[in-house]
Amino acid sequence: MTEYRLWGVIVAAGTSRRMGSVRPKQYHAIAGRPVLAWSVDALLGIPAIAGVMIVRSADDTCLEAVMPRGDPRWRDCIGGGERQASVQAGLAALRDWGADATDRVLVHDAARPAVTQGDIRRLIDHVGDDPDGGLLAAPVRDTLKRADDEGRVASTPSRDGLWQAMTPQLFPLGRLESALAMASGAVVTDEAQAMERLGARPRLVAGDPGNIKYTYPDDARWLAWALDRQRAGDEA
Ligand SMILES: Nc1ccn([C@@H]2O[C@H](COP(=O)(O)OP(=O)(O)OP(=O)(O)O)[C@@H](O)[C@H]2O)c(=O)n1
Ligand SMILES: C[C@](O)(CO)[C@H](O)COP(=O)(O)O
Repeated sequence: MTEYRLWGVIVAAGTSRRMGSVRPKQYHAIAGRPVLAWSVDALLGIPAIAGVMIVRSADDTCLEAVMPRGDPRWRDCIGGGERQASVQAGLAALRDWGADATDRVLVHDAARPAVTQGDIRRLIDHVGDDPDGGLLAAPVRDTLKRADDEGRVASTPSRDGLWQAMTPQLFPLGRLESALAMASGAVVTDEAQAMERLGARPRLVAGDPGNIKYTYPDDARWLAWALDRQRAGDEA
């Protein structure tokens, strides 16, 4: 097994447009704690992680109150207008902190508070050494329908081989920097997509389908249940 250092980037600089809330969703309380606090705990709970960079918006005044006091394993930086720019800002700040191109980085959405430690460890075990990296994902379970302009079924695409991408996503830091730099100008919605454009074939690691993203208000109900369950020590 190759030796490498492992870092985390948590992107938390979004504007919560789809949530429609004034307060950014990463600071909404779910199961008694801010969404960001759950996500931070998930990464800092992995002892192998050297440090976690929290990417926040320039007008964020809430971060300090949420983060663990006196913990030397986190820092923060300012993000960009698109998620991929925020990831790039996080990687640049990790470099300033001492990270190397050969180090590995786990990129995680602040908005995915219910990721389990077991899934993060499984991702590290499966792709930590892989130059193409990989991501947590869940195979599509349901029958899929493509809609036409009138909201009627146009077709039933095959679900075979289709997965839903989640985070964390784990890549060699230098390759991810290059991939995101080459993708600038194009819209890539996750790190794996940027890596694919470089010709990489990131590995899909099956994760708990409960690792949903807090995107719409009604996601909170499921997340509260999942996080209460984790707190009770009943992690999948
Ligand atoms: N410019 C951006 C956009 C998104 N994110 C982060 O990327 C994660 C996933 O993005 P998403 O759920 O789309 O969050 P928002 O951009 O806040 O939501 P919306 O797209 O509805 O505005 C979130 O943790 C969000 O804070 C970010 O750091 N910087
Ligand atoms: C990175 C991501 O969470 C993977 O599912 C996702 O792509 C973020 O952006 P989206 O616009 O909500 O798909």
